[in-house]
Amino acid sequence: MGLSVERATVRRSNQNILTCAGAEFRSGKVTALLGPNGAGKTSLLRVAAGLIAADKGAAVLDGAGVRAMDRRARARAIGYLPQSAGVAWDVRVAELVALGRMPHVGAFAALSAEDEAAVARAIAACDLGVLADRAVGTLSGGERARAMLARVLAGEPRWILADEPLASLDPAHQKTVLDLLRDAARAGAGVVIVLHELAHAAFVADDAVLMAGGRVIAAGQADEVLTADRLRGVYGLDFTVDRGGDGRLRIHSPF
Ligand SMILES: Nc1ncnc2c1ncn2[C@@H]1O[C@H](COP(=O)(O)OP(=O)(O)OP(=O)(O)O)[C@@H](O)[C@H]1O
Repeated sequence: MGLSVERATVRRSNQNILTCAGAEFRSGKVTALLGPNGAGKTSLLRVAAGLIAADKGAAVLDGAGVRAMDRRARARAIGYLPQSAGVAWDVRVAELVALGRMPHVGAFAALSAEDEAAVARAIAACDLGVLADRAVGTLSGGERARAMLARVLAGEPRWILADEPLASLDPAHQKTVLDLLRDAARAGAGVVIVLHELAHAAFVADDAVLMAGGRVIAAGQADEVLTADRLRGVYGLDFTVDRGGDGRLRIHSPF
């Protein structure tokens, strides 16, 4: 049970951009999806979310093919936060966040008190209270990123797949977002986050999937996957990997 990508290959422009022998994500855990630019992280995440079909293999959720799921059931189960998400239409922040409840209520139906409460919780969690009435088009990049995350959180999905959710956030909001995602996992959700900053991965991740060249190089518990040797092999840089006084994994950049 859980979410996995099984023997998946994705081909584009006549070459394999993803060759995934297998990746399993655990409910109640945060998995960091790591690797250099072009490693295949977004491709793997999009296959896992059912947004693209693998040419071979498939994503499987609780024993069933993700692509075969009813679209609304899939949207209730899996919340996907795309990389640098744009919003093509101009709605207020509160309306954008409320769209995250649509898989629960259906188009044109009114939100229930429970739906409204979930929207309010997501707005508060993402520190958007004072921005709730603003048009999304007037937000800064970081504010918009928080609004997009709030939309996903409002749907209370069992799985949250987030592609670089920290991009354009200031350090305080980066920490807020990592805390929120970890809280979601502690509440039972499976959380998969594409990250570039290894210190962030060490801070938040229970598990890690390290990719390079369209393949999974290593997967498992973060402290077992993210060794200095492996990071040197993948990034060509000497990261310092140690444990803080609290015993938690820490990774320091060499520059
Ligand atoms: N439609 C396409 N046609 C050709 N190549 C593609 C296509 N889509 C993706 N690729 C290539 O596949 C590779 C993996 O892309 P992907 O977006 O999954 O990488 P990533 O690890 O998320 O990268 P980044 O960290 O830069 O966001 C890249 O080299 C990309 O250029």
